[in-house]
Amino acid sequence: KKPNEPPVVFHWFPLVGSTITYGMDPPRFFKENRAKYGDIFTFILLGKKTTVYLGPAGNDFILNGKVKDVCAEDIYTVLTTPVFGKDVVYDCPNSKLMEQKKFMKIALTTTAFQSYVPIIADEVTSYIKRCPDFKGKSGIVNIPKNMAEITIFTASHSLQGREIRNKFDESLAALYHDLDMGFTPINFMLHWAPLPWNKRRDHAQRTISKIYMDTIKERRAAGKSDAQDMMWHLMNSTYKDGRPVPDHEIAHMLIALLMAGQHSSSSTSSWMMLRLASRPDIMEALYREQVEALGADLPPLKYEDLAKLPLNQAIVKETLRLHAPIHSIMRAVKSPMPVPGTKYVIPTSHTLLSAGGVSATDPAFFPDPDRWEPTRWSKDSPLAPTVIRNEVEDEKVDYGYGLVSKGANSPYLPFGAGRHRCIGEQFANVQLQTITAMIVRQFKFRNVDGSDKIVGTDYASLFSRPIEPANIFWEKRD
Ligand code: HEM
Ligand SMILES: N#Cc1ccc(COc2ccc(/C=C/c3ccc(C(F)(F)[C@](O)(Cn4cnnn4)c4ccc(F)cc4F)nc3)cc2)cc1
Repeated sequence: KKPNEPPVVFHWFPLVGSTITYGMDPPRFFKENRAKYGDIFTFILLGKKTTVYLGPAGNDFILNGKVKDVCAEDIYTVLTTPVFGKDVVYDCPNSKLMEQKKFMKIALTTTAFQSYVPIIADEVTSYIKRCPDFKGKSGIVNIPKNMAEITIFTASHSLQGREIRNKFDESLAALYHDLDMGFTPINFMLHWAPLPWNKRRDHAQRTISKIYMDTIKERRAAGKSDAQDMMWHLMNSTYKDGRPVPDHEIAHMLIALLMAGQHSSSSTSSWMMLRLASRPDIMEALYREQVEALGADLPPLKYEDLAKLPLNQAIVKETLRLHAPIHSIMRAVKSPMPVPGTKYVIPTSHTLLSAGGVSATDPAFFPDPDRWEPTRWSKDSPLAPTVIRNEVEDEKVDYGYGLVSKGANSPYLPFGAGRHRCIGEQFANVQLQTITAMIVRQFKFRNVDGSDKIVGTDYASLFSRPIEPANIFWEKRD
């Protein structure tokens, strides 16, 4: 044991290390080792020394690390570049990513959201009408399958534009599936391997890129449009050095946003539906909330309505507290990092891992932490989070794409913090709240066995998600 390095989690074999116990259930792995070693410890992940630093101090150390000390692209590029395409996100210097995030954020405005809510609402309604799984008065469905479809239609139509959405009814769905198969943690190791799914991934990436670039050319030829979607904004964006964004980079950023939005939202919306089935009382409260706020005739949903539905908003917040799709945020160490308040210096041979979900289920911050209780987010609730009265207000910094919170003291960071913080939070909330509000209008859910149980979590894929089949009983409201 080296005196100035964190303790190493006991393991039998050098290469495998703790990969299996971590990979099977990361939150459990973090909690068990936190009890043994405290907030900072090292474990072996596929032969790589991986130092976990938990709690608000750990989140701050890793997520607010300086560019000279921590690096995201060194870890993620092997996974994301073959899927997204070259020259974007982690296949370029961080300064270029910051500009790309600025461009992406330009399309995620209130005006855009006002146009997205009716689009998303209509996509949900027409999906339910035409989907064979929801024929008749009641039935049983494996809800994650439906949520994946609803998510792709709502995200592609609002974020990507109508042309792309309509292509998802034909070729694009199959191509997207092939691309998706390449988006797996196995490729952290085997991204280079000429495995069959990597060949399909590469073919799909090239074909989807071409579809996007052809659409860009068509739109440019057609001239002005009132479209509020991401494609238009990227087509009219220019880098600081005066260069317009090249068409292939626009295509690759759109693929990146599609992948981001799809996996995070389909996982989160699946968990929301499963949690509502486990708590029919909450689903009824949501229905009543809409009737009271919007009127018994339930007029078409508008963006402004979402702010009138606090319980509906809390469903997303509480679901993300227990089911954050990204359980491990990783960084390469670029120069030795002394850990404030300890004798540790993290060497460049280590990877840093930040796990926000640990403090989100820490009883010190959230009373009865494992209980899914959306009402805990209303201020007068006895289960309300123990707010850490910190002298400094939640500090904000601008890394080139707008002010983002450092989130240094927050026990709840499902969207990360600092330089790499998510830019999709507002879009995700609009999409998820609209989907929930529209489903609550039409259905009552409950568990097939009437219990308040919830299925287990599959951590084997890149985004944690419900183990399938995850069946629920639905019935149409009369
Ligand atoms: C429930 C939904 C979502 C969750 C929980 C989520 C979570 C996260 C987290 C934890 C990060 C930080 C990653 C890191 O620090 O390594 C992140 C970054 C990011 N997310 Fe999301 N996200 C969601 C939806 C979206 C959507 C809808 C989009 C696009 C429209 C998006 C685009 C991005 C981008 C561009 C980054 C920046 C990555 C970087 O700067 O390195 N996300 N997200
Ligand atoms: N045995 C075994 C065994 C061992 C280990 C394991 C599992 O181990 C691990 C370890 C780490 C991780 C990390 C998840 C991770 C990181 C980055 C990304 C991302 F980059 F892709 C993203 O942030 C995603 N994103 C952002 N917002 N919404 N989505 C993103 C950014 C920008 C962008 F434009 C598009 C994007 F979509 N995605 C996911 C997952 C699993 C299983 C089994």
